[in-house]
Amino acid sequence: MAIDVRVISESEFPDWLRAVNTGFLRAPTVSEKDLEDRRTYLDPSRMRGAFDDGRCVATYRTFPQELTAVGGARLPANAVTGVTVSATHRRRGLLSRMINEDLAEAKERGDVVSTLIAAEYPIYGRYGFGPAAWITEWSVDVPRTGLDPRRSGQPDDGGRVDLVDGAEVRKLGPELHDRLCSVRHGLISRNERWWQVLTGTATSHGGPWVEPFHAVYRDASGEVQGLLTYRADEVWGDAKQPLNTATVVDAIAVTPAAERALWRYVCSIDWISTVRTGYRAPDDLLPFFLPDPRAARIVTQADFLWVRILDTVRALESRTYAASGTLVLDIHDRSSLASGRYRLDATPSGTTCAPTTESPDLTLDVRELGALYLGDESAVRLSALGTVTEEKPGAASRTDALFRTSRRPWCPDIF
Ligand SMILES: CC(=O)SCCNC(=O)CCNC(=O)[C@H](O)C(C)(C)COP(=O)(O)OP(=O)(O)OC[C@H]1O[C@@H](n2cnc3c(N)ncnc32)[C@H](O)[C@@H]1OP(=O)(O)O
Repeated sequence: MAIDVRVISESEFPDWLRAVNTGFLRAPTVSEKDLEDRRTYLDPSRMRGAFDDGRCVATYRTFPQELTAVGGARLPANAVTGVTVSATHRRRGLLSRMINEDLAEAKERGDVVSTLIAAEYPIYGRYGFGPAAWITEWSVDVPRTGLDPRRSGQPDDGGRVDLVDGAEVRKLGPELHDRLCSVRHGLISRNERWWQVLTGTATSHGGPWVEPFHAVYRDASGEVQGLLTYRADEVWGDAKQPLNTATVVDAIAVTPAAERALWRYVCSIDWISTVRTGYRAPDDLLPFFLPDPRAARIVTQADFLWVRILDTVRALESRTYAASGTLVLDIHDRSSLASGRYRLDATPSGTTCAPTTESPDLTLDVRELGALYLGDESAVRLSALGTVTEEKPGAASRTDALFRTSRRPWCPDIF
């Protein structure tokens, strides 16, 4: 019997959720409480499933998101998550059927890009996604930082650090994150539920809830400029030394002073000998807030946010560029959603992008356009790797002069 791929109905939701658990190797059962909770925020009209003889064997879900482009514009994005194919049905084209239908529908709806966090690197390039923002996690060896253990946990710049509760975080967090999105690109929107999960008023489905600590930094005028949430374990060494680790769950700040104060605060808590930073941008300032930056050791460095351009003109016109210039890009896309030859005219007062018949400067797949889009990847590097083609000498350097950004994009949020 042919396998049916379709948007699920409300009554198929329990079976769909069982299939998600199966695909992610979690216990293949679904409790009434789990169902009831997930029904409050999941939208079946954005869930696809593959059904074999009535049983769900593959899952795929999307939700509306905003991606912060270079320069601060918020782009409507089709965020992809919950992708699974049961091991009994893998490599029979089920993911391809679900994703191809969905990306066409997202473009039709007016989404400019599609986004995801890839479980494994080789899965999504074939569908036009490119790795657009990378993350780095550091482990800080606190005794080696050079920070004087006699100093207080307070900054010396007139500002102050205070501990606040979850209710306060739900009040001040969204506005702070919104301000961060206007100064940093690559960030994705956080909805109300995101803040509820951070503060324990909504279930995260990731194990038993442990209340974290929330530290805010207020500048000398009393304005909140940063927020850092962490949990700590309790480990004592044989000689009765405290060897606890503080694990940072979230840290956002809109000024370098706030970043400096919060990182120095978390590295000055008595009993804490290690700080795990959580996912930061690879060019995060953190190591250089410490007298000895080598106390911060990289423990994770990986691709994180993958971007798939759906609407080339809107995507390229929505971001800002580092210089003025003109570029003709010949974009290949086997799904034909973003393909064509486009002329980009970037100026400080605005950018236009339009179809053209002029000869191209650069030929590339939409996957590489996704990787270049947030300014992180280099066209010169991709040309050396043979994944973009310079049709005119110097075209890759000219692309980099326009596209690359002085700070790297950052997306700390898993979805
Ligand atoms: C955004 C997220 O949710 S990320 C989470 C993704 N899910 C997982 O990793 C859970 C475990 N894995 C799975 O459920 C499945 O293996 C999936 C979803 C990754 C792939 O589903 P499938 O239905 O097997 O993929 P499908 O048959 O459509 O494969 C299409 C192509 O991708 C290739 N492919 C699929 N998965 C992988 C992989 N993990 N590694 C390398 N290649 C892969 C296939 O070989 C095939 O190649 P071809 O076109 O050259 O023949």
